[in-house]
Amino acid sequence: MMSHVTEFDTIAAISTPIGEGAISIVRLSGEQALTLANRVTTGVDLTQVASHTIHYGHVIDPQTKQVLDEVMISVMKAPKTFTREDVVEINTHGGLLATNRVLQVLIGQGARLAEPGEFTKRAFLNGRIDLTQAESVMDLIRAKTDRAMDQALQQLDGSLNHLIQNLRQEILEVLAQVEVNIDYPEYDTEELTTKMLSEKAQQVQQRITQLLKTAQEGQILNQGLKTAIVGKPNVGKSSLLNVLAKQERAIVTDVAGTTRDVIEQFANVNGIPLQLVDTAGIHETDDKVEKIGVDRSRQELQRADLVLLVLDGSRPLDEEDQVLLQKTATQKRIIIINKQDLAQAFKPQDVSANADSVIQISAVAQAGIDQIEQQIQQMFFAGIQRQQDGAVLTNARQVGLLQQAQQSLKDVLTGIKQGMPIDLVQIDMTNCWDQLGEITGESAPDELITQLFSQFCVGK
Ligand SMILES: Nc1nc2c(c(=O)[nH]1)N(C=O)[C@@H](CNc1ccc(C(=O)N[C@@H](CCC(=O)O)C(=O)O)cc1)CN2
Ligand SMILES: Nc1nc2c(ncn2[C@@H]2O[C@H](COP(=O)(O)OP(=O)(O)OP(=O)(O)O)[C@@H](O)[C@H]2O)c(=O)[nH]1
Ligand SMILES: [Mg+2]
Repeated sequence: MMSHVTEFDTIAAISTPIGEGAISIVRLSGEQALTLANRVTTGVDLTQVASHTIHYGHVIDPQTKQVLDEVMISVMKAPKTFTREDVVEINTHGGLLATNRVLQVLIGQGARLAEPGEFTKRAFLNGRIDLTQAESVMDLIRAKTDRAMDQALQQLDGSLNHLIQNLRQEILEVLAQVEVNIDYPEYDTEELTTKMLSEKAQQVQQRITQLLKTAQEGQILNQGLKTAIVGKPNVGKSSLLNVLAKQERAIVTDVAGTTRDVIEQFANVNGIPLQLVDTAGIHETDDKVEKIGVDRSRQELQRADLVLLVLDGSRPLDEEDQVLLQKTATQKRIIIINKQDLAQAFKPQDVSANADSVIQISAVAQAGIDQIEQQIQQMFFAGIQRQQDGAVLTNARQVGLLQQAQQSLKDVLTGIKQGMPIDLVQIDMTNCWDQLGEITGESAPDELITQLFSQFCVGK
């Protein structure tokens, strides 16, 4: 891998948000980073300064000699840098124009505009981080709760990487031993070999099973829980959204059919990120606009990880409530009886035999809200044992590959049971090793790598 480094262009990008700010950073990485920066700056000779030092100077247009900005320049020499290449960071005055000018003269001198995520991609290709750590860099940026942030930091620290590396190492050792036994069948080693293989397969299987248990919680923290608030018109869906989000996001009125479009709002519930979706009241209507809203509500209902079905406790249950109760029966849901501050027209038992899934609240009095929060916590985060080393699966890619690895181990064990020749069993074990390697990126196809980094921010 390291031999590729010299072939890389020197890349440049603005690494801070585009817009007005106090200071912006233009980042350069590659073999030419220092000489390129030297050509467009006055002050010290950057190739001569010590690594990890910062210097005052001006950026000038080499052609017109015009001063473009007054800057601070950080010099970080390979290999102890973010990309493991020479890195120069030019701290400009935060205006969009000043920053763009600096980027433009660097491009003019032969730097190439970095692709999204290309700095991090280089950190990966040059072996500083693995694919799970690269993924966590993006997760860090997007984290919306402290818990999500902590989880990403742990993965950035290599928790998942190390666990997978260990499993791969153990598999590799067994495969090597199998080879030896096949090449030197001095004794009756066949039995010994199968015993060794099956023991290792079972061990790894157990550890993968443990790891897979972290997937639900890990993915919810990472990606948020898509939570649809549904119910017939005027039951208090928008009021509930506002209470959960702790802000007046959706319009609330006593007119049935107030919410017509889908309203999305983030809420932090005990550190669990919820992507709340408030919808138009679902019912039969002839109103053209409302009808579209109701159709959208039905779609959101389908897509939700969690459904909050809201009922109005002050009015008798009707046909529309019953239809929704049935429609959502197979989904993960919490039934919410709202308007407890008014006289009640029915009891929780009338709605569901399972009293646990029914919560009584008053959105206006803000009563019972913590019960909803606790219920969500229980439904999605109960009884999950964190791995000792904090390794957690955080996305569908990781989960999918681990499931494949688990299947390969199953094949190993069935193969042994059915008396399959050792070299065939070996193939299944090797498959498992490869699938684990795809998680960390050691055996990942190029297209996957390209696709993964393309989702990153420019300048990261
Ligand atoms: N100005 C600036 N701030 C930044 C970054 C950056 O690139 N530039 N980072 C970018 O995301 C983050 C910091 N992440 C970094 C991770 C590793 C290394 C690095 O140089 N690692 C080397 C040497 C470590 C050491 O000196 O001990 C290594 O691991 O070999 C640098 C930054 C957040 N803040
Ligand atoms: N008494 C009482 N009124 C409530 C409560 N929650 C909401 N309301 C009232 O019920 C009416 C409808 O509330 P919304 O939150 O707009 O209801 P919705 O379900 O979003 O309605 P649509 O968007 O029309 O489907 C408003 O007048 C609210 O003030 C509650 O807990 N108690
Ligand atoms: Mg509404």
